Amino acid sequence: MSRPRSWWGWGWADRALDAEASRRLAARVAAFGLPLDGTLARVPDPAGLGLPEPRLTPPASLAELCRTDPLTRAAHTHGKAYRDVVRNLRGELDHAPDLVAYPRSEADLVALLDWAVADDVAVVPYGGGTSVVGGVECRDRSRPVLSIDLTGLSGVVEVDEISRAARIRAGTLGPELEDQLRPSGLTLRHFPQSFEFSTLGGWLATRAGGHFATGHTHIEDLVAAVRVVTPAGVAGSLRVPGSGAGPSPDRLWLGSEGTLGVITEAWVRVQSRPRFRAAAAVRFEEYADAVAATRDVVQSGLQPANCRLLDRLESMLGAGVRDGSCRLLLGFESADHPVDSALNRAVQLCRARGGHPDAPTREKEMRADAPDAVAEWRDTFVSAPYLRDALARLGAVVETFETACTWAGFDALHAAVIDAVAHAGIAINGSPALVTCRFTHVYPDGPAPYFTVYAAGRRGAEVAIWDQIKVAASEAIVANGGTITHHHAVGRDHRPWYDRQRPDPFALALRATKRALDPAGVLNPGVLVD
Ligand SMILES: Cc1cc2nc3c(=O)[nH]c(=O)nc-3n(C[C@H](O)[C@H](O)[C@H](O)COP(=O)(O)OP(=O)(O)OC[C@H]3O[C@@H](n4cnc5c(N)ncnc54)[C@H](O)[C@@H]3O)c2cc1C
Repeated sequence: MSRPRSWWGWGWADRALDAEASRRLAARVAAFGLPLDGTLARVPDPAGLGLPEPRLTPPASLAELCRTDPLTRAAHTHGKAYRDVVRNLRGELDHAPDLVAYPRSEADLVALLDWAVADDVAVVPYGGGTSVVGGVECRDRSRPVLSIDLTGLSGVVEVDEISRAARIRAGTLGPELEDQLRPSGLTLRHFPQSFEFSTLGGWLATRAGGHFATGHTHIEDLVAAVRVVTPAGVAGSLRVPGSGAGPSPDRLWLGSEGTLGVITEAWVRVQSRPRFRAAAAVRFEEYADAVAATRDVVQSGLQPANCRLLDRLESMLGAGVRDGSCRLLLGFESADHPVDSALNRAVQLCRARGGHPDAPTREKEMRADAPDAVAEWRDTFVSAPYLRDALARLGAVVETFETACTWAGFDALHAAVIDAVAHAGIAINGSPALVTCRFTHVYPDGPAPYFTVYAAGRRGAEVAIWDQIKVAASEAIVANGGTITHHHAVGRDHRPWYDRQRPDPFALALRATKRALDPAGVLNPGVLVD
């Protein structure tokens, strides 16, 4: 029997925290000033929630691809953001798709799209469903909604070991993709935090960012050619290492979030699996020194795989640091050569800014149970979504948001965001929200700061509280020159700010493209462009 996924929260159903573990978690967060009453919200049974009747019957030729049972519809209603989890727990499934289809081939997909266009059915392409921006939740109820789950279109189809490329179907989940590349000694080396439950097609459609801090870590750096089914026809691009032939067709699909077509497969650039690794955590008393050291490292030409600066609170909550200092986690890796000298140089740069390194760890010592800040932080990273779900069940407000800005603009943006979130917390709850910051990615011209917010919730008002905090944070980001999203995508939730930041002539071009490729406007209405 296959291991069941959670329909309401993150990941595997059996990894959700039980009552005892949740009680311990509540006690732990209370120590940080987040009072919770210890009551764990019950997970409802979708069969008892009275989902709206499906408004759609598939043609006989497609019926065997389609499902309407409550559990399947419930699991495809929302993504995996905090507000999705809370609404699932409350049984708020008004936006459930009428039907969920599982195509097994590109021909199935073409037939499903033809039917949707002919019968005016909204289509939501669905990969792993890990969107945190409302990307898979069709809120427009003016017509029936068909969710197309692409996980049946999976697998590595072809590997070109000479050119180091692989042709992979869009519905392939991260672990399956890496498992199938492993016998060739190759890896895509794209590891978003959601890796276990997200798909290649979803990564491409959202321009996902992997967890490496620098170098080729974004999926758009790794893609060589894309194949897409649109209502106007099937598009496949030429696989070449580079081309100056006009604007890149692949760029049209990257970040299109299911609004222009459905990605069915892609050629991606793969590489040898790393063999050499070295890592260190560097302690800083002053955050400003740590920021300057991080900038020095990324502007030095070194390309650390990990260059994650945790502020004081993030160091305490995420990496078990008890002395009130900040931590810069540094890591280097290579398939070809030892990386100790690169690590040593990065540490030297940190020392020059007042940093104190813990003892560096070499590959064989980099186990999850190693008692250092790097390992402790990695553990927290993997289990964080399960902890978030438990806190949501306990009534807390816990969510993340992210941006990117220039180094010159970082101090002002950081101060404005922390201030806006703290004040929003006071205005709503009478107590400031806790907010932590880390850099997920760093570039020579600026960092990508990632914020986590913890606030006391009020049962029944958690989503409204989060939405107010999110508006305050987003306004502060945009007012200080940051992007509304560095890697979480636009979806439906970031539309108000995306529309303001997008140049008008570009919006015109995007609308015209949408009209040309999807004249009936069936693809993911409400996302990116109207
Ligand atoms: C705990 C957690 C951690 C996360 N960590 C990261 C991270 O480290 N980096 C990061 O970038 N993001 C992260 N995300 C966000 C999310 O995982 C990414 O956006 C991911 O790329 C979505 O992939 P998916 O397969 O789950 O797509 P889905 O959530 O199913 O879909 C996302 C969007 O893409 C569209 N889409 C999906 N498949 C296709 C397709 N084949 N063709 C056309 N459109 C399609 C959908 O319609 C939707 O608009 C995280 C989310 C969670 C919940």
